[in-house]
Amino acid sequence: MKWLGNVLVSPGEGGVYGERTLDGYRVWDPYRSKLAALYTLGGGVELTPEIRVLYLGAANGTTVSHVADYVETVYAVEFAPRPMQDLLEVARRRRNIVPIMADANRPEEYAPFMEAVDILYQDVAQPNQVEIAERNLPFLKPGGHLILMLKTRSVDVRREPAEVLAGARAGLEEHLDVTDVRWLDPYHHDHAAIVCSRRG
Ligand SMILES: C[S@@+](CC[C@H](N)C(=O)[O-])C[C@H]1O[C@@H](n2cnc3c(N)ncnc32)[C@H](O)[C@@H]1O
Repeated sequence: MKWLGNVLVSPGEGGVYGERTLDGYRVWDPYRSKLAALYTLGGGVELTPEIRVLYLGAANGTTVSHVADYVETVYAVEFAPRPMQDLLEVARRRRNIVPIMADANRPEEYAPFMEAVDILYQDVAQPNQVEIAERNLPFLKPGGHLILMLKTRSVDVRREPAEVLAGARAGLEEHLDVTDVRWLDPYHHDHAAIVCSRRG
C-alpha cells in the first residue's frame, strides 16, 4: 500500500468523487471508506497489481475506485439502481472495473462473468452478511482472503455488537481460518472487519 507520511493514498487518475490529491496521488480517506479504515488501523491484505477482487456492495464505486488503482481487476457487484449509475460512470474511467448489477445472495447469476479471485471483499448492510459471504466463497482461490465488513446493527440491533461479532466469527470459522478481527472505531462505529483466509 502507498503511504505519504501516515496518509493512505492510491495511484490513479484523480477527480473520481471529489477526493483530495496529494503529490499526484488520490487520498483514500478512512472516514469515507471502511477498507481505508482497516488499512489505517494496521490491518488488511496488501493489494498488488496481479490481484483479482470480487467486491460485494460496490455502492457508487468510491472504495472500488481505490482498489482498482492497485489491483488487476475488480468485479464490482451492486443491486441498487441509483448507486449503480454512479458505479458505471466510475467504471468508464477505470478499465479494470467490471460492474455487475446483481444480488450478492444469488452468485449463480454472475458466475458466468467471473473468474477465481484472490480477495473477496464484502460491505453489505444485511442481516445475513455471513451467509452472503459463504455463498460467494466458491469464487475465492485456496489461500485467498475474505475481508468482511460486518455492520453489527444490521444483523441484530437488540444484541450487543460484541455478541454479534462473536457469532459471525464462529460462522466463518466453519469454512475459513480467521486471521484478524478488529473494530473500525473511531472511523466507523458498530462496524468490525473480519479477515479470513481460505484453506488451501
Ligand atoms: C455500505 S454500502 C457500501 C459502500 C461501499 N462499499 C464503499 O465503501 O464505497 C452497502 C451497499 O451494498 C449494497 N447491497 C446491499 N445488499 C446487497 C446485495 N444483497 N447485493 C448487492 N448489493 C447489495 C447496497 O445497495 C449499498 O450500495
